[in-house]
Amino acid sequence: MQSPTTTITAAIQNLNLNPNFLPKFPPNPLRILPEFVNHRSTASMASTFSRFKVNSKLDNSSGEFLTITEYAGKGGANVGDDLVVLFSHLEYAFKRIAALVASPVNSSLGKSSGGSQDVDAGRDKPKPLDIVSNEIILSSLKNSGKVAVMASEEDDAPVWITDNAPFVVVTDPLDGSRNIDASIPTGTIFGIYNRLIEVDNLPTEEKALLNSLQSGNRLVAAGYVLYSSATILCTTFGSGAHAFTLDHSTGDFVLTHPDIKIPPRGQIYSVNDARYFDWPEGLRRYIDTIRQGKGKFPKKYSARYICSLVADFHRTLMYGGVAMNPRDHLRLVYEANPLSFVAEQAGGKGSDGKNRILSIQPVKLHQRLPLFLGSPEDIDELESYGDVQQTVNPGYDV
Ligand SMILES: O=P(O)(O)OC[C@H]1O[C@](O)(COP(=O)(O)O)[C@@H](O)[C@@H]1O
Repeated sequence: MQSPTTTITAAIQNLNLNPNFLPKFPPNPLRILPEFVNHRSTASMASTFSRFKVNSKLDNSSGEFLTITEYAGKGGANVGDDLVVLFSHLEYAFKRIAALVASPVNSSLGKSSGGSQDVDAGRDKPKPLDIVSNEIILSSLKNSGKVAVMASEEDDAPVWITDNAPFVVVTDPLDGSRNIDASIPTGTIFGIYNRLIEVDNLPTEEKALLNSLQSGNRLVAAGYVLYSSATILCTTFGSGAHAFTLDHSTGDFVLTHPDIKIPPRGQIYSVNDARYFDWPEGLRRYIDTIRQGKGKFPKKYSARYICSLVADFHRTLMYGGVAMNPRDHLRLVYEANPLSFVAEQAGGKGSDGKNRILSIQPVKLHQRLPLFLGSPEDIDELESYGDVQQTVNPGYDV
């Protein structure tokens, strides 16, 4: 008799071969009709964001901004009613998390502090923010009625929500929370797949797992929310990457960075380089080379590392370069796949140092791997050093 693991592996391989599993989501033409453009935004916002490249079809030079619902809806990218409804519920969750991480009441509830706050408080003990964020997202997905299963970095197994709902959501509800006590930026990462109707007849546990283990090249939409000086929702529906900024005066996410293009080459590398002596030879040579301005781009690179994946990735998307974590620490399903989809849609790349992230078939829900995201020329150069994955991973205290 086959073991459950063999069955799952066989099922995954089978999914790969079956063309019916390809996303049924059509490519989205970016058609924004004038009547859907609203008039609530101010000239000052327009000038704040004027340095970002604006796609002519989404030109906001008149100071008019689209909300994400208007952008995704029938007059805009027309991503389909189901996805628009799902996004409106996700948006609500993101606003709640944004308020939570900025709240003075909760500011000391980082990932590690939940247990030490009040040992005697028992069931009333305040929960760490990543757990609360997980609950907020789950509740929004349930309320949307559009999600069959949610797989979260915070849960051991995927949660089956509704039979026959169209989508599967994978998420890291609050990444970077280990630093939140110091008010360092944090982020939510999410990916959306179509439900695999082909596995509907399997037992719940099994179909929940198979739906969650879809490879990144089947993503229908993905994105992240950066909770920082501004709250920014950057997303792709498979036709470019676009960022929306939370306007606190109206509660809307408005389109501020349409059609983001990562610079083909940056001058910044982002890595925890205290780990230098645990790195393989290739990675050391690469970093030594670009630091000295001796790489293919003859300029000395600068280092930036926040140690909060969404913040490090967002900066890389804006300015170019490479954001990396060379040890097998970040998760394929919740972090690497969604961010690689955004990176590619912005003209960048996502790699594990050898392979394109989106082509890797996940075999375990919480599978970890090295992750390199960034400008295409920087990622190509890095990969050319061959030996860039850190295999010594002793587990670090901070
Ligand atoms: O300790 P390292 O290797 O620098 O890892 C830092 C990375 O870990 C993270 O904090 C995520 O780790 P967790 O999933 O354990 O919270 C990222 O935000 C950050 O980029």
